[in-house]
Amino acid sequence: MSTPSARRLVMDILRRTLDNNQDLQAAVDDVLSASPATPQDKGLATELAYGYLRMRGRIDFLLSQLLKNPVQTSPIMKRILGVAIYELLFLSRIPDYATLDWAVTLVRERLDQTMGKVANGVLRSLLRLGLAVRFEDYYQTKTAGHDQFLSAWYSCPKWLVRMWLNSYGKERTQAFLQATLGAPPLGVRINRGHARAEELRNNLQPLKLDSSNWGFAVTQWPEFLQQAVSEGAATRQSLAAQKIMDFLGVDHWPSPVLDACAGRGGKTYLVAERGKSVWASDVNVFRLRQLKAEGARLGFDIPAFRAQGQGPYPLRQMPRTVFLDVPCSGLGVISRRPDIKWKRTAADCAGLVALQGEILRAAADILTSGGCLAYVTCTLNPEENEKQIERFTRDHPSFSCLRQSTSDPAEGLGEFFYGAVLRKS
Ligand SMILES: C[S@@+](CC[C@H](N)C(=O)[O-])C[C@H]1O[C@@H](n2cnc3c(N)ncnc32)[C@H](O)[C@@H]1O
Repeated sequence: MSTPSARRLVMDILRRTLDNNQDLQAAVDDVLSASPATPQDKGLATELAYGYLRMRGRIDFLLSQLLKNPVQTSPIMKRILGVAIYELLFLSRIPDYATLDWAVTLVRERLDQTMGKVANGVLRSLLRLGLAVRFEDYYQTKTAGHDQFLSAWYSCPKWLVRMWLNSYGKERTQAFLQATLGAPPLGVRINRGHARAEELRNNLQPLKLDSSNWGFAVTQWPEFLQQAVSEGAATRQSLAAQKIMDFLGVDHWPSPVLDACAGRGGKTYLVAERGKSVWASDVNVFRLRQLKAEGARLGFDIPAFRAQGQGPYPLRQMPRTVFLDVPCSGLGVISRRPDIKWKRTAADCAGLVALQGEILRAAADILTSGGCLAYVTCTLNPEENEKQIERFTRDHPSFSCLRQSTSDPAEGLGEFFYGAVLRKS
């Protein structure tokens, strides 16, 4: 039997994202848009790519138990077996024999007959383990120590498990790890100035999991929401991201606001929708172009210019608020971007800490007395969060931190942001 289209697509997506370092969603978009596959196959390929990357740590642990020589097994063999194991354990609608069939065929095609037989043996051994491998107990008895157990069961690299345990303690770490395993709820922000805003808010009530004023987390994305987005009445944005902006008191920020890491403008237009005069800058011109297109959709025309966050800023008038949604390690949004946990390293985090420090210093220079500095990351790493702000206020005694917080796992939004707001005396 030939390998079904969805599995070829998923192998291509995984090659791009894991071997070529492309962002997962961009890899999915590129591969699917170039493929004539059916919508069902494209849906399955997306589900397999996200699902496999979420569970890859647990799957690799199982492979380490099932393969005779896991270290010397080729990466492509492990990847094919990994996706097949994901299907066997997590997708009940695909019969086991169909999974074994495509996986063995693909291993034979990419490697050889002998490896095809090995693949067949490994998958059959997994099936013989039965239900046990679906439960925590199996991993608890097969691993040495709590870190290793957490790493296997929650499918997370050991360095990250250790960093979180040292920084956040057992209970919070477990809550963060649990959140990485599922897809986060969809988020929507209503454009409160839009003529249909009130109607949209009423229509969203029955779908809501949680809400904050004009922000919603929803269980589904019906046609009327798609329509609202195309009419500029709504924007896709996680509720966790909107809540951190409320926590930072965005409604009270003095204008003009410079959003100095504006990217595609996700948060820039949240600020604009709150009635603030806002300017956008970013180092990436391509993102700024997308930001301008977003403005056209939402009915805003805000000044946008390229600038390095480390300065200098090409400004004639000074902002009264600088908003920094800084480049960060993204460890708070693993549920949405599961590729991150397999790509990030402790060394990347250290580089980002240094860059964020420089961006903060340049922001401090352009703020005058009474100015407001708002800092956000989507990561769970104290060096980029609390310790970054601690170092900054120590080096800049004219700034005091008014409040700081990290999203609470108990809210169930699956994504975690850190935010701090500071005032210059
Ligand atoms: C977390 S993203 C911002 C997301 C955006 N605020 C939003 O809500 O859609 C960080 C942004 O920082 C930008 N960036 C990275 N390095 C930078 C630098 N040295 N100076 C300014 N911006 C930088 C990236 O291009 C990216 O758009």
